[in-house]
Amino acid sequence: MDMKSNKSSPVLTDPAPINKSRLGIHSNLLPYPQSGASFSSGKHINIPRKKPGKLDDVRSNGWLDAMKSSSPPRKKLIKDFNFEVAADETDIAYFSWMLKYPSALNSFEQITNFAKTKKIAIFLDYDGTLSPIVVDPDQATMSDEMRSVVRNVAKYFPTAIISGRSRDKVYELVGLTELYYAGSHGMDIMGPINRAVSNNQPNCIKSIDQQGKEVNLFQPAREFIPMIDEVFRTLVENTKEIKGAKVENHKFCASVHYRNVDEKNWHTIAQCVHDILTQYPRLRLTHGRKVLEIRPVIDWNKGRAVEFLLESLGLSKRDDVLPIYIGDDRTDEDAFKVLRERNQGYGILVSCVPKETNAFYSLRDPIEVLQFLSSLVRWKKLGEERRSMNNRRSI
Ligand SMILES: O=P(O)(O)OC[C@H]1O[C@H](O[C@H]2O[C@H](CO)[C@@H](O)[C@H](O)[C@H]2O)[C@H](O)[C@@H](O)[C@@H]1O
Repeated sequence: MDMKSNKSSPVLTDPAPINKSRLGIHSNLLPYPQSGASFSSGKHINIPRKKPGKLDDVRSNGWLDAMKSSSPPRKKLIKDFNFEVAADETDIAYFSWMLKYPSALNSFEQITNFAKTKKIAIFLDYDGTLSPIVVDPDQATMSDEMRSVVRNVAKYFPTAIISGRSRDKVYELVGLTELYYAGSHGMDIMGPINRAVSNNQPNCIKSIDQQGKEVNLFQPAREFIPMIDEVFRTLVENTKEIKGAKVENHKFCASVHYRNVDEKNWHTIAQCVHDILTQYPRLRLTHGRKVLEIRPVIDWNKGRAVEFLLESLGLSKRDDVLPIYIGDDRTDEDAFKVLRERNQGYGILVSCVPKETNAFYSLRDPIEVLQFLSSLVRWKKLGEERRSMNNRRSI
């Protein structure tokens, strides 16, 4: 297998041999990884060409189970004075889970103590992190309060949004010029100009952003644009009779939403996606929150995007850098994993239910994300004020 990665194209050019997994099907078609807490290895292999599948395939391969388990509903918590009282066993499970993944708010002092002498870089997912999950993806707006906090975060720390949405769409939703944006799960990055990076990456070109500023544009799956477009159009056509189904074209990946589809029709959605994957062996499936996502089989994900941005920012070879990545989805696990493997920084999982994760800390929901980011800004501002007061005193 010719796997070109990192310094050249991350595209896997040669189909890998069939992986005889536990269920007798290729791992790319499995909704979950087959071991441990790691949801994605980051290295993805091609799938063999097969005849279009039967309905049984999506049932026996666990697709429907995975679809059912994605995006659990928010739990109700009883508020008693300022304490959240466990309402049932699920709450108890959540509180014991928090022993392993402590709240980033409760651990704030510990985080900032460690960060004192470090340069923090912030990476944020969009849906479910900066904006609450809503039924219509087009209505997933960000509150003005959140926008203002993210703007302030970017004043003090290099900040990037890494989203599954297209880069243009997430920029339109966030609307802040002071950030870096990576769309399509990191397959479309607009980052700072860094000649060492662009010289090393054939898919990295010089471009101009919305403000006319020179930037680096990195699109490792560029060659897949026509394929994704074709797949998008086929999926729109094949799902048009399924009430509530919604297909999005993110340029380098396509999403099929089933949140608003009657559960009895989920197998039809799964079958449509399954058929596409059998017709396009260079594409693979990932699961998001009530969404099936089809993306190129390339060695690239949100974790690689974090590494790329750190390098572009000139922060990758420094050991005084503290990257913080906040995200809620399975695709964010790739980024949490990278931070764990680098033994650098913290992944923070946004979840109100216990989940196996590679993150270090947790936050319940976007409200807590806002509180955490605000605290970070306050802490940094205070530190700078103290420093400048001390400097004035010593003159
Ligand atoms: O990486 P992200 O920024 O978290 O994007 C992941 C997906 O987010 C969107 O879908 C999710 O949020 C919607 C709005 O709350 C919700 O309706 C949907 O059920 C969720 O899956 C977006 O529409 C997807 O294309 C992104 O891949």
